[in-house]
Amino acid sequence: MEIPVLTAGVTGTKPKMSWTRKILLILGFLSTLAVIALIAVAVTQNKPLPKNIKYGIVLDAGSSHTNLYVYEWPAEKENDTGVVQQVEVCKVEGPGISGYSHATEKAGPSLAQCLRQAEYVIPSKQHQETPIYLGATAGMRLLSLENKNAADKVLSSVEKTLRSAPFNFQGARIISGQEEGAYGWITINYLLGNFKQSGWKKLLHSLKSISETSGALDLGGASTQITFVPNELSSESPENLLYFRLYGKDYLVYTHSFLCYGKDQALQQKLAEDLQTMENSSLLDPCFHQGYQRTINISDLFKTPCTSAKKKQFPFSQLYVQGEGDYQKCRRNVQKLFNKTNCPYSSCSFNGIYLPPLQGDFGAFSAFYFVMNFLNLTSEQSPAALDKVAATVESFCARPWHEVKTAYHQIKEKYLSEYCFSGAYILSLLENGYDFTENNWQRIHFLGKIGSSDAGWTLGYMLNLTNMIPAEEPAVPPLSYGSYVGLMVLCSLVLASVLLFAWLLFHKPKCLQKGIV
Ligand SMILES: Nc1ccn([C@@H]2O[C@H](COP(=O)(O)OP(=O)(O)OP(=O)(O)O)[C@@H](O)[C@H]2O)c(=O)n1
Ligand SMILES: [Ca+2]
Repeated sequence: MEIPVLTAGVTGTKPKMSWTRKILLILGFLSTLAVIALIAVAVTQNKPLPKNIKYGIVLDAGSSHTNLYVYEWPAEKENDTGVVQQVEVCKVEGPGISGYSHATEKAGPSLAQCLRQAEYVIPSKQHQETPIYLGATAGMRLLSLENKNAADKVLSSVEKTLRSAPFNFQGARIISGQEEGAYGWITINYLLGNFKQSGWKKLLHSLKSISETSGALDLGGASTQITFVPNELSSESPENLLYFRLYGKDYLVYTHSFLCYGKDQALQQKLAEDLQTMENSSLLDPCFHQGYQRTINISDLFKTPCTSAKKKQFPFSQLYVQGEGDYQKCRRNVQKLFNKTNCPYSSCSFNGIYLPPLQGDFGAFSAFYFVMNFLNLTSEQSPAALDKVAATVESFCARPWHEVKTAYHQIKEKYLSEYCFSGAYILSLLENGYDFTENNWQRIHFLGKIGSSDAGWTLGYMLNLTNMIPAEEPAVPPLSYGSYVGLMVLCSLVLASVLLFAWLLFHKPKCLQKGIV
């Protein structure tokens, strides 16, 4: 007698399910459980392990001050681009290390407080493995020109202090202007993610066969750098060209560092020039605000190698500067610092230095940023046109000093009193020196930070010295390990279920056949 499989439709009786279905349901349920279990195992197994963080320290010993930077990155990703970030910056109290030329033994101890701060930020068990570097820039370049012995003593003092810190001392040296320019360029392009493109960006760039990088403009106290990838290759001035292979791409980079054209040395140069035609010790200076006064020792003015050629006998030992607050006059005055008369190349910036035609966007940092930021001219949303920038500097210069001092009482007087000169100097350097015009002015982006990291040469310096930028693009598997395991599990399960289902469908085992049970 055949047992009815289903009694559906018979009112009053509950529909009965066949054994085949029940077993299939149970199997389905068990497979679902198995899938959930496997996924859970895959997820837990591949849960990211606690991050293994590495640290590095770089001290930027600039002409006006020293900054200590602490960087961190995940150990397992150190060759990826954009993973290193700044976690701490400590401003060293007092002058830059070149300011200790008369008390060289005090240069090192001046760094102690910032070193203690780094000890606090970096877990102590990692102190010993953390590399620490110090790079000195234009202030020390000038000191070693002026007094090599004093410069060596300053560096020894600094080295002694750094060696006594619990970190892994890697060197304290004066970096060249070329290095300063190149590392600044590496820093900003690394932080902007320009070296390695992913996804559609990579495709787009490979179609256009270009790899856009951003130029770098750095303005310090004693020197200034311009660095960018020019459009056409030229070997006119090989000392200005650098070759890099980064993440599998070649870059031919133009760079030049102008010693004595940082904003402090430029002011010294300007004053030394003004002095040449003065009959008495009083100078009416259009680059300072009306009502501003400053007394300068003439001997101090001519100490630096940037002005020493203009040194002569003056019938007075002090210079009394009185502000006039006239931007147009100041611009004409500052313009004299850029000698455009002779150029032995197809094109020059100034003082007979080769400059290829400007190309692409530029990131302008350090004093370019400090000054433009003070003048509220750094907005990326609505970048000001060149004429608006000039008008802003002009009206700032025209404000009397007592008014400026009251309005910005929180700003250091040394900085505040020089923003008028600095604004005029920056415009003159960019317009007269490098030939930026109203057409490409807006391609200059004034940047203080990119993400959490300061724009400057230090990050590029560390990336280079720790070999964190590979020449070739690291071969990265398309899937992460976790996704790979997950996908494998999922595919196996789908395959197993399909096979099981097919087997059940076509091979109906006897035990599942109707009526046998
Ligand atoms: N908020 C600030 C900070 C700094 N400055 C000035 O900006 C100039 C450059 O500062 P910086 O880039 O720190 O120069 P250094 O690195 O010290 O100099 P260099 O790179 O030439 O060695 C200095 O004149 C400093 O007085 C400023 O006007 N406003
Ligand atoms: Ca600097």
